[in-house]
Amino acid sequence: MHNITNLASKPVSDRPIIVVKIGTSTLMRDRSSPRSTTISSAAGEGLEDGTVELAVSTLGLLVDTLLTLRRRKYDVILVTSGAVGVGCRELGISKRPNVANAKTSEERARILADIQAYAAVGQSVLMRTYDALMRMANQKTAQILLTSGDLSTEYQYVNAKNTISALLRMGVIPVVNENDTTATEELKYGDNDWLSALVSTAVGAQWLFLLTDVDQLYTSNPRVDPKAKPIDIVPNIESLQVNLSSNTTGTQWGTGGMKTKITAARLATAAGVRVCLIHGRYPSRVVDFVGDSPNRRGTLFEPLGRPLEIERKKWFSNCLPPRGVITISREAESLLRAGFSLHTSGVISCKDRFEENSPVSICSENGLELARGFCNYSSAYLEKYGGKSAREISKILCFPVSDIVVHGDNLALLVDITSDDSEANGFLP
Ligand SMILES: N[C@@H](CCC(=O)OP(=O)(O)O)C(=O)O
Repeated sequence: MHNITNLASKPVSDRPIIVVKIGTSTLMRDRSSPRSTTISSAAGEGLEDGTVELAVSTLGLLVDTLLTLRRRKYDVILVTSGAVGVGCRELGISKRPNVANAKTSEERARILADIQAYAAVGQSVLMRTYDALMRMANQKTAQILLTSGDLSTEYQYVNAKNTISALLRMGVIPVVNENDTTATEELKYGDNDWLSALVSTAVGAQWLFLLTDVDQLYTSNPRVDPKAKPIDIVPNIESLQVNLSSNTTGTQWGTGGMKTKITAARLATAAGVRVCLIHGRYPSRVVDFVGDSPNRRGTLFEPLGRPLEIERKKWFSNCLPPRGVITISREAESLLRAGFSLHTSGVISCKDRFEENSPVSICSENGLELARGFCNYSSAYLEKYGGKSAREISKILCFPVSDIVVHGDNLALLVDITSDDSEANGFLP
């Protein structure tokens, strides 16, 4: 069981924490291009003749920046993508395969396994590179591989947080990536921007820097719209107005894009983290922001300081699209309204297939959406054991089980808890 309240609780370190996230398109570059540019949507072609490689100079500048921050008494965490891209390069794969192109479930499973294998190869190369660069300055690193599910399950969340906390205490720089071997969904919809926001909120970071391939956020895509205007500060992300229609999908080798950065910024600012978008080729701009230099270049998203309960609702409704719907009994509904958890005995049915730890929508018998939360069990489990008590399920399975389906701490009520007429839907836009 996980505890979203904890996501914004006290930091893991006495020193301010800075999280820096670098994506594939920044850490790889096309050597054949005259300016040795970092790869763009078209530049994956370079892999065919072996000209796409790790942008070692960018990585060197990045590591140098992290070391400067450490010297200035900040703790730093690096969230890095690139395992799949680097793995493809290592194995001479010219184009990142895409599960969305699979025609059958067998083909999909094979492509997914291939991508996961490329990631396994690439991850060790990435880690060796970071380690080698940091070693030159006697800086120790540690590899942390997480899935977003790991941060949504309380005991794993606490373990991850404690491990990161211990590493920071030891002066080590944690280098975080998705655990691509198990993060099937992440590889499918892959998004380290979101993971970096989760890590930032989990550790109570002061800053999250998202390194990207443009200088800052613009009102629309500056590559196609000459009227695009740069945005320096976003005081309230809720009222941000940008046209992302031509910049949503990321590059061939990365998976993000501006849209996922804004979603990450929304999540992190909601938990009180200052988020900055800067150009990945100039990592030292991180130091400019932290030192409040007048020459700083990038976009700053100011943190929002609203009550956590509202933020949790916003987070669930904006950032975590439900994977399925659970319909619950009248009794379970009353318990939920009184602040209790949802138990298996209160589950009537579920719609859509979802895995354990998925965000779900919880509805009353008459179809009113009551709450959203993280579900501890898969839809298959709930179809089998919904309506049964812990004792009944334990008897069938022959071992003791927890009957908590959605823990009260991990649930945001979307209805007015004082009214019990199920009329008002308090769903936040
Ligand atoms: N875990 C994947 C990262 C997926 C991802 O979010 O990539 P990117 O859009 O480059 O930040 C990898 O290391 O390739």
